[in-house]
Amino acid sequence: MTRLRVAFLGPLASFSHQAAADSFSKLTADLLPHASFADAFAALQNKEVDYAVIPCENSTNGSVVQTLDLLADREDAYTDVKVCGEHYLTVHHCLLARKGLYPGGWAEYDGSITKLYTHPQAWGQCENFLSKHFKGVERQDVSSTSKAAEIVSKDMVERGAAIASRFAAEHHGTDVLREDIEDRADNTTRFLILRNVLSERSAQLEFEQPSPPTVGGQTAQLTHKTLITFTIDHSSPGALANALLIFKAHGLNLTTINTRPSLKKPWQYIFFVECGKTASEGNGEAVRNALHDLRQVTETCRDFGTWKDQLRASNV
Ligand SMILES: O=C(O)C(=O)C[C@]1(C(=O)O)C=C[C@@H](O)C=C1
Repeated sequence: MTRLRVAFLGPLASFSHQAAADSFSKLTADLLPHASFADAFAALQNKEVDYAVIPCENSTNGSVVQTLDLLADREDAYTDVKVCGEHYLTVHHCLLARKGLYPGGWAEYDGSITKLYTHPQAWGQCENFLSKHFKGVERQDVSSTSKAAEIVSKDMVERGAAIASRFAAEHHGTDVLREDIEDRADNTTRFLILRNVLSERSAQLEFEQPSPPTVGGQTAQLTHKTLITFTIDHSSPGALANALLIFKAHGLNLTTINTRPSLKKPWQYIFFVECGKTASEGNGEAVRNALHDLRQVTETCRDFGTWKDQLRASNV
């Protein structure tokens, strides 16, 4: 049987690795670490992989802007990339230090850490802990939380610490100084599962998301989500309102709206709109019709795909 190839942000033991492992079975897929989200997007566009699992937002810290910038695709570099699924991962962060550096653990920690390492998304998820215990300590952005764990595991010179998972501590052989340092116990990151729509392999090996669970004999209502990006004529009054009304007209419930700079002119934006509709109500047709109408009132408009809503499904 052909094995699926799935890209994620490495090195091994990142949160993206966990999300990829949760979404694809080890028996049927090879999970392949990539050094950046951009590398994973490029591998997908070039059909070196069949899927990529990429974080897009966090319940505490908001959008992953690096991912939005890749989806903005200002240079048309990822024209064949679409969303085909999503995965919600509860994210618990730990403070990691080199093995043996603090034998007394957190209870005897003497305040001597001089540098902290993590992925930019993680700082904002642990702000309460960091401002209480590490005020003024230098923060170094690195490419992933597992990269941060790898760095402190090897660093013999500095008194550095990483913010990463317990899984990363075990994988990279560091001590865990403190667990659950995230501001909120419900800290969750949503990952998008992306595929190349022209890849014959991923068309043959269609990725299937779990359907809603049955609770008390009742199946949760299945909702489909769709991501559409568009730009508008900013000088035309009502242009944005007209675009958003189209979703309402087709019974598509707006669930999130994000923007990123268009980089064509200052203060002009690319809009990212996600909308949902219960699957039984002819979602496909509603999306097709909405896209048709949107193209009449927008400058550019791109359909990024439709997939099964995993949030509503798990919240029955
Ligand atoms: O650095 C990692 O471990 C990642 O997989 C990236 C990432 C993100 O960009 O959101 C994933 C989950 C957490 O929110 C923190 C970091």
